[in-house]
Amino acid sequence: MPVPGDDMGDTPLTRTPIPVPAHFSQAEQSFSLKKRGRSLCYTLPPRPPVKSALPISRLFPNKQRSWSQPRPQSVSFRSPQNNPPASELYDQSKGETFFKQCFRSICKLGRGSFGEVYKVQSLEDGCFYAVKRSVSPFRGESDRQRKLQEVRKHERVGVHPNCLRFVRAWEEKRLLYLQTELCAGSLQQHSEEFSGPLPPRKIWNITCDLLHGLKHLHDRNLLHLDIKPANVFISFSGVCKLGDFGLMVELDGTEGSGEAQEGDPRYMAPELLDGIFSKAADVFSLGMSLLEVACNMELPKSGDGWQQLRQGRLPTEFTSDLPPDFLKVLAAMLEPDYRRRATVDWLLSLPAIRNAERWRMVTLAQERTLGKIITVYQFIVWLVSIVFQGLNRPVVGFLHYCGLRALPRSPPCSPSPNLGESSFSSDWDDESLGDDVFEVPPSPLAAHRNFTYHGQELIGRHSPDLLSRPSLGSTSTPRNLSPEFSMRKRSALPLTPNVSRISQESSGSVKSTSPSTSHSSSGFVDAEVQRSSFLPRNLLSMFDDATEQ
Ligand SMILES: Nc1ncnc2c1ncn2[C@@H]1O[C@H](COP(=O)(O)OP(=O)(O)OP(=O)(O)O)[C@@H](O)[C@H]1O
Ligand SMILES: [Mg+2]
Ligand SMILES: [Mg+2]
Repeated sequence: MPVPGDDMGDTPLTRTPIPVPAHFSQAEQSFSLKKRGRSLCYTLPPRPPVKSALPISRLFPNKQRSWSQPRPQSVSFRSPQNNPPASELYDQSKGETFFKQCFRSICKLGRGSFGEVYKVQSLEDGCFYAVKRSVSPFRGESDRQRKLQEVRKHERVGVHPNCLRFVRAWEEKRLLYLQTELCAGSLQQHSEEFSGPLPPRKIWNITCDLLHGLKHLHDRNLLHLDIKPANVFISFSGVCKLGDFGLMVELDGTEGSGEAQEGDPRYMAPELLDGIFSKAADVFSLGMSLLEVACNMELPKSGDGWQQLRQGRLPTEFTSDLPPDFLKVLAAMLEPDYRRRATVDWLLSLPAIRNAERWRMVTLAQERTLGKIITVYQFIVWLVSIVFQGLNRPVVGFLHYCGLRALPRSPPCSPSPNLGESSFSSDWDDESLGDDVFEVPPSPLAAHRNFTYHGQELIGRHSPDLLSRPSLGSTSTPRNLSPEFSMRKRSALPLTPNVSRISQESSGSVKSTSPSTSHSSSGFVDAEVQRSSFLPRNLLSMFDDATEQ
């Protein structure tokens, strides 16, 4: 892939500063306010599978399908034996699912087109994780194979501080479970919580982190193809990580880009429309994601606005406040011609990025120190509460003996001796869960109360950089390029008649996080959630599965 000139003033960047695009006013109809909690049916169907051979089920119709067995089976493409997932806690004779026996489900973290993601606590090691469970059971062998590919892709990614860490995967009762490290939330949630554009320092930090994550992928010939704020996760120490590798393509893999599927149209590189899949597409999507969070700007899904952003014309009403260095980086990432677009290596070599990285190191070191201090503080508070509780009984007994009124006792939800527990998570003990342990009402506070970062338990601490809020709205990749935009109320931006800032109006997702509104008999958020989970994702693949069965 050609590398742009070394000088930031060279060809790809000579268009900066970008002139005020008069035609943006004509594109007025193309922009709309961002709806905070996106509709749960805002999903993109997977592409039809490429059928190169007859499915096994047709060749051997009587062959028993191992995946339809009720027993759990670990899913790994490194060690492909179909063994039960390893856990000393799991007892096959009990009849309960592997998940129920080995995890405590705490709250729902989010939902995409593939799965619902839950915060869980492992009963084996006491640590907190995220578990993504597929929203619908396998419809057939080919559907299963498609879903299992996400595991293979996660395994290919390997370990990197700026990529979401994969722990393990298993299938049971025709559902796929993916266990990953737990993060505080997505960049989308963070940006929605933040009223306005994210400050430049944060934007530089995010840029550095994500460029390193992307370099890790690109060095391994992997294309993410679905980079967007909803697929960027922020750890509890404020590190940004690329996640959701469901659409990832291995350039040197057997499938190559033949199976490639474009992601969310708002972040999609223009050349993908011509079927050109390359690393440059990821750089473009990263640029779009940064533009969105840096300018608090709604990105169009289609229409004139969509086209203009892909012709290198950035709305100056939004970008005028950005630091000039960052604007240049952004313009290099959003270069319309993928052959002239900046590569990750080139971007990382820029003096502005290197300078930002130095700052990043400093802030990360500060974060780590602060984290340790807070851990020690939390431990001391916990110790003092234990000692106080221990002393409380004899003191109360003594006061009773003396005929005085008893001191008020600690409430039943006082801090648990378990370091990994919170008073909120303890409300959801195993007894409170139904047959399906995923069917728990979301606890909006639980995610804030305890977490694991790199195996270390910290209680009740927020990353100072992060205002996390578990969003139950879907963050799915949209289904298709909508031909028309819903015209919603425009934000009060007198100087920007054509492009909207992100609306601060509260979303439906906030409502849905309230246990009182979401606690249905099924345990899921509401009927809409249920309905949307059964939306036909891809008629062709359903047809394929139906004929297969
Ligand atoms: N490890 C995690 N820690 C915290 N939150 C998470 C984690 N994984 C997922 N989430 C939340 O769940 C949402 C959906 O997760 P994810 O993107 O992996 O699902 P998906 O079904 O593959 O989505 P898509 O429709 O983009 O393919 C995320 O946007 C995020 O809000
Ligand atoms: Mg996603
Ligand atoms: Mg996905």
